[in-house]
Amino acid sequence: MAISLAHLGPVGTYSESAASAYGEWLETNQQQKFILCPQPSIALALSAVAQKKVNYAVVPVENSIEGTVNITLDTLWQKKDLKILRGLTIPIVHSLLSYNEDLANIKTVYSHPQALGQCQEWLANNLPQVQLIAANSTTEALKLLKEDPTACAISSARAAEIYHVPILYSGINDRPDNCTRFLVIGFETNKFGSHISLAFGLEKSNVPGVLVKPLQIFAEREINLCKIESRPTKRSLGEYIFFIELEGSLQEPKIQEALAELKQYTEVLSIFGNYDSISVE
Ligand SMILES: O=C(O)C(=O)C[C@]1(C(=O)O)C=C[C@@H](O)C=C1
Repeated sequence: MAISLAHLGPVGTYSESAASAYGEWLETNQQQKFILCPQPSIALALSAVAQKKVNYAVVPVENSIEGTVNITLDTLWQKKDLKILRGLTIPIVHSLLSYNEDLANIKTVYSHPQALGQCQEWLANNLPQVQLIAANSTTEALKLLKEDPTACAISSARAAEIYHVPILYSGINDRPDNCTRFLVIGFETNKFGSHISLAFGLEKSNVPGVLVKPLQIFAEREINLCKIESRPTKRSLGEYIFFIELEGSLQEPKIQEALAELKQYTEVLSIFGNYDSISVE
């Protein structure tokens, strides 16, 4: 049976490109067929996998310019059974698309908030007076153009071709090497891979030096931390959950020891997975 992959739609999103790249990887490496299941939001793509309506969701987690996609981290924390099976990084090249060729007539720019954030310097320099309006995805933004002749949208060259919208400018992202990392989310627990993602909450997070001990556990064992991020617990102001990504495998004794020790210092500890990553050119 084909593997079903939920992702943010509709057709032409960067998330669809990431899900297709993972599907092609499955075909090549595991001789599995795949089908794409576009969803109206990242939250609904994650719900689809949480409710077992699909096998996996492929969702963005971090962009090199704009940083973390909060809904992905928050959902991983809330739905404790969901696991990360693989990471996948794709280059992101944004274009400015419109049926109106004269920038002087443009009053509105539609796009996904992440894409607007990744082009904020370009927008400030070239369209300083326009109103920026959030759309559910970069391709949903293109649909809004039909109703508004004074609008443009930020999306990909691929989406421009699919929806037949002229490209006014290409490569408008604020850094040329812009890329977004996606996660493949499902229920399987991998026991090896190059990276481990986890998160923990502390009984009292708002006291001096409270993070020193948990971080020292990794430093003492020369375990490299690639990422640390805090998100609010949503219970009260100033209380945080700490997300960590580290290099290593759950098979390694020093990692097992570190995680056992970490447990003693945390109120809740979730291990989201041990996984390898794919990089798409
Ligand atoms: O709107 C899209 O096309 C998406 O796939 C979403 C998304 C994101 O949420 O980060 C994916 C990649 C890019 O960073 C910009 C937008």
